Amino acid sequence: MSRDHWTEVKAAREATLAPPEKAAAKLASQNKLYVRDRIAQLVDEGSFVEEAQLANALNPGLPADGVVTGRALVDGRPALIVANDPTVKAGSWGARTVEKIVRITEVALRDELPIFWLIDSAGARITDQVQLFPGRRGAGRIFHNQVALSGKVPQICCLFGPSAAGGAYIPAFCDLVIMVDGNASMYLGSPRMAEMVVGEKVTLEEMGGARMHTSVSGCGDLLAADDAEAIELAKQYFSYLPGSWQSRPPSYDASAPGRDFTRDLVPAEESVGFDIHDVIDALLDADTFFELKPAYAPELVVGFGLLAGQVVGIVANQPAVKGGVLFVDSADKAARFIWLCDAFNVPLVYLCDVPGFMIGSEVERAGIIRHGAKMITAVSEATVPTVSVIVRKAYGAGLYAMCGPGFSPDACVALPTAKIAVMGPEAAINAVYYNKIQEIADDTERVEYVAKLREEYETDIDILRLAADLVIDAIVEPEDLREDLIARLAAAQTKDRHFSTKRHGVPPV
Ligand SMILES: CCC(=O)SCCNC(=O)CCNC(=O)[C@H](O)C(C)(C)COP(=O)(O)OP(=O)(O)OC[C@H]1O[C@@H](n2cnc3c(N)ncnc32)[C@H](O)[C@@H]1OP(=O)(O)O
Repeated sequence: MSRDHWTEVKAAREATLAPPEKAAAKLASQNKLYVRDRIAQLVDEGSFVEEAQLANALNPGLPADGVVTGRALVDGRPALIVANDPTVKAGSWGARTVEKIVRITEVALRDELPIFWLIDSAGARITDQVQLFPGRRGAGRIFHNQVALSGKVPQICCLFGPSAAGGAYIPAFCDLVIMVDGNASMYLGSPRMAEMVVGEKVTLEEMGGARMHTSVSGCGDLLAADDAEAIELAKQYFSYLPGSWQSRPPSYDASAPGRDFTRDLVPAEESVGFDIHDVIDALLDADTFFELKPAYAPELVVGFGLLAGQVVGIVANQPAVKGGVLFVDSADKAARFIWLCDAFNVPLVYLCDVPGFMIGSEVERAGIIRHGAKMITAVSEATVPTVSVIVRKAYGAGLYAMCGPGFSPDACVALPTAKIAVMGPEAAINAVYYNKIQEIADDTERVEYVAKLREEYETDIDILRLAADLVIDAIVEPEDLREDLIARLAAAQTKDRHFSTKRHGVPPV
């Protein structure tokens, strides 16, 4: 009897379209969506064009070889999709899985299209390792191409399940990693392996869970309650970005801010805390602030928003957390976000209220100099339109890290009560006059002496004086700041973005 090709092909294709009953039940018990439902939620209806659906079709039980890849429209814009199927050997990568992924990254490089990575994978399929792991088109090629794609096209990762061992590098090379609470994990060695090799007993959450990575390691950016929310967040993030480094972000209808920038929003007294989100809400179009890494290093706030319908990136000190002091992690968080904005033509607004970098042996041992230098490198290299605003104070190297005048912002402006100084008054007086103060035996005399020094210091760092000396470009009333920013960023749109000629720097990372 001759073969019925029609039936064979149909059966092979259908085998890729739905999981077996047991696997479907496992997905349901984990509150996970099936891979094709994830894609359907992400892309515009009817726009998905799949590649290599019949990969490994002669090998029953490995539909599409565990990964669905293709092109689609996401909110009307072209994009590429790579989506693991955890019902196929835990989403592990066989030889054809890897080839499919490598091909998509090659298309992304050639056509400069963004990639959405929908990850849920055990990493390399250990049983196929010779075919998938070591060669020229082995799994290493995925990472190689991701690095080449970095800064060319957005790489957006939703992590729905595990991303084990080498697989953890796919999210690591993405610009944004959204992790589903309770299901997503990333680790080089599983808890079982850690116990075996280094004798450490930890839970999966402690080792590489979504909460740990979005608040401690910084490998994750956003926490999502479930798959649907992760996909929604990925779409929201994409709405702020261009499809590639060659174009500008989309623009939208302008709307008024959610609140007024009243004069009492920023307390003049340095020791009084306030939430920088209130300032951000008073500057941006209402409800447009999309914060990244909110739970990681919250003493610094970064995120996208709209200013009169145009996308901007906000880098802001947060006085409500640790006084807004810069730490190792906050410096890293800022550097990454600034590089992201600069790569994708997103203008930057710095909102500065910074006492400086943290001091003490703990942060020195953690390399705060190196991390601070990394942030200052990113600030220096960024050539997008930039305005830095001294909201309340800019002390020490905090001024430099927040794009002070020496870092070529298109403008450095200040609120009328702002201060700029090499350090705060207490520290400065202590540094210069400590010996003299100690020599004064009489208490009253000593207090009066310190008060006089403080008055002189305050005069020295007065913002009107700094404007008169051309240190800052303008003093702007809070109620006028939004319009000032809109005008200055618009004026800087056509600026020359050349920074330096070389292959690349040797940054202090
Ligand atoms: C580039 C270098 C690398 O990526 S090395 C990657 C090495 N990977 C690992 O060590 C991860 C090993 N796998 C796991 O820890 C678990 O399977 C994880 C990912 C946590 C998923 O757990 P769970 O949902 O319970 O699935 P499961 O373990 O029951 O597995 C389902 C079927 O898939 C298989 N599987 C799993 N991982 C791999 C793998 N890496 N290579 C080959 N097969 C793998 C399991 O054997 C199981 O198969 P079966 O259904 O029993 O036939």
